[in-house]
Amino acid sequence: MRVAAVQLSYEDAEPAADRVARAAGLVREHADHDLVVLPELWAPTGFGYRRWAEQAEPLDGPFAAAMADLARTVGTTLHAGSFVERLPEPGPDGNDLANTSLLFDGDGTLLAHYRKVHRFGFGSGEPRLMEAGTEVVVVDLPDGAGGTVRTGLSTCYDLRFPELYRLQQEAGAELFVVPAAWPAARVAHWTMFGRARAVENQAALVAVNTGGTHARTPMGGHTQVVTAAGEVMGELAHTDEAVLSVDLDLSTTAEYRDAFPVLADRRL
Ligand SMILES: O=C(O)CCC(=O)C(=O)O
Repeated sequence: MRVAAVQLSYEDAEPAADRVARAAGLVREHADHDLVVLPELWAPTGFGYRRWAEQAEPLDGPFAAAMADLARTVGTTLHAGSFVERLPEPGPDGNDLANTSLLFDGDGTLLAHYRKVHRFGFGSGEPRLMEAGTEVVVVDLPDGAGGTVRTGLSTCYDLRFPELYRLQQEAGAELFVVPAAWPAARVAHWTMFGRARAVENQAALVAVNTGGTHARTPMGGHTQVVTAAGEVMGELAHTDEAVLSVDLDLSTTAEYRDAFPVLADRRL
């Protein structure tokens, strides 16, 4: 499976519409890939909490429509990263926003949406403004070879919670896709957690971060693609805007799990 991981780098001053146009251009340039992945909250900006409410859109709003159209035009599976979703009604915490990621197939059909389960901010930011997702989302994603690969969706801070990935693995996931807006201050954790989630679940991982400074928080880059055996197939070891293009061989995952059946030794 040919994967393009789009590490967008941007500053707050850039109008969202310009960024959407720029991201769409990068997606179009990678039309020959089987899967293109964008980062977390890249249109409204990852740490721009103050403007989230005014930027929020419904699940079938203009952002989703633009991304569906892009996937259809390019004809490839597009993980559009996440956006600020306006929920139909407030949830148990009284909020009507969510950090929601969207996955489209090459016909522009929405294959899955995922609402971030673990909200980042320790009482401010996401937990104050957003509802937590409650669903573990695992979806059959076209693998570029005529088949599909069971794929678990998660977002950024979720990486710190291994139980979510174990639930995805139990639901059959052999690939994890993780868009993020992870700060530079803790980028070593990002790199480590991504590899750990892959290795402990014997699942491949595509983890896509941003660069630039958002609401005075410098972002960490270091987008990476890791195999189920923990081999790093590619890494952007910087915070600049770039697209990581990797041929990810998913056909070896089952074989690897059979040869090294660690998951069968779990004691619950
Ligand atoms: O866990 C971290 O260090 C960063 C998480 C984060 O920035 C996020 O989820 O938006």
